[in-house]
Amino acid sequence: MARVSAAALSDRRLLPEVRRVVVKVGSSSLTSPDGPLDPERLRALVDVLAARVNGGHQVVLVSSGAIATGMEPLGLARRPRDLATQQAAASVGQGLLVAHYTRAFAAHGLRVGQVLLTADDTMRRTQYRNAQRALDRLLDLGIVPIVNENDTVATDEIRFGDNDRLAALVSHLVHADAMALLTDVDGLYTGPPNREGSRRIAEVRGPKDLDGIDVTARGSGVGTGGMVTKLESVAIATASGIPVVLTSAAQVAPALEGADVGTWFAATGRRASTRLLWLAYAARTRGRLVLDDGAVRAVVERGKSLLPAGVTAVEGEFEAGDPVEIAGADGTVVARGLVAYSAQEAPALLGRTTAELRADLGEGYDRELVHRDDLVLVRRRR
Ligand SMILES: Nc1ncnc2c1ncn2[C@@H]1O[C@H](COP(=O)(O)OP(=O)(O)O)[C@@H](O)[C@H]1O
Ligand SMILES: N[C@@H](CCC(=O)OP(=O)(O)O)C(=O)O
Repeated sequence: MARVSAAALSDRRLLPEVRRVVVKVGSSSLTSPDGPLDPERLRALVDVLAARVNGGHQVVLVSSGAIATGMEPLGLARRPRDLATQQAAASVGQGLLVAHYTRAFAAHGLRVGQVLLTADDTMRRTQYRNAQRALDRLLDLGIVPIVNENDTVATDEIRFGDNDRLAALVSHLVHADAMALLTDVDGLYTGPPNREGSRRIAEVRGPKDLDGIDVTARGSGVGTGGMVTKLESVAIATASGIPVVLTSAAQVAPALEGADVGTWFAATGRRASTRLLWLAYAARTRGRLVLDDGAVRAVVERGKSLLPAGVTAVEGEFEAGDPVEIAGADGTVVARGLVAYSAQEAPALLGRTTAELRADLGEGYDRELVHRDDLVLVRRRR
């Protein structure tokens, strides 16, 4: 079978050739309109994915639906809103969901492995190699990993809540050639899909193509993020060199065959370091550095390290090495970085030049507040 590397995947028609694809399916694509899991829809999806795996390809399935599946056994008519009940529903539903997948893939002679992850597991240096090793081994063994967020241990502060961004991080983790986001609409529309005049966008080559697109309409009752988190997921994946196809679960077969269905998002960047990805998308910041206008320009436009001279205020409690937000005078966050000094040390350095610091405090205090290598720019939201 011909193989195409991710770098060559500039054209969706090559999708049938690539080796490793991450497929994310949302709750709304697995449930009937009033909530409970619809085993027929799950089976239809598995039929397509199993055919791809049996054809010699690798598929990592990121599946939502644990909470939706747990609703019926718990007698819940609506998706719970509080974290504890969501965790209880996920705990009950996840086992049932994986049991359905196990049966459906077994009908094609395939085995599945459950993988529950938190955002930190996909990026924190100490944890991600472990997850990477396990996923690689499962794939080498011909097993289909079924990934979900570890809802019962992820606290409100650190959990994603939606699986869209988790899928992008998993795609990065496993070096996927492409990602497919499956939902209940057949692609990205120019506005709410049911509004008259909204039309499907067939291809997005870069962020500029998203100008004027309205994604504010709420999604289904069982899903979480709507289109907003899907576009965030797309931004993470494409910026790391992974193209994305977004479509409905019903169209997964033509989408993976590279047909003109859904929306194709071309890769815009190259694989980034996992550490910087963690800093940009998952790390919890411990404080904030406020910059004058000159420093904002130096960091954002000229790619410089952040020196104490351009910082006007320090907020929060952090140790040296912690993630912090980097904001302009008007409060707009422009970057995130790993700060080189603690919240105790930093205020004494502010507004002072490197030469002054060296003269007054000695060698060691003349270094950057945030080194360029420890800094990621935050994309402006449209
Ligand atoms: N511009 C848009 N194009 C397509 N869908 C949109 C747009 N804006 C909002 N949406 C909504 O996003 C929803 C999909 O998100 P969601 O319900 O969270 O699905 P999932 O459970 O698959 O994650 C669609 O049902 C759709 O109504
Ligand atoms: N981990 C959760 C995912 C939450 C959710 O609904 O996500 P999604 O349907 O992808 O917007 C679950 O399995 O229920």
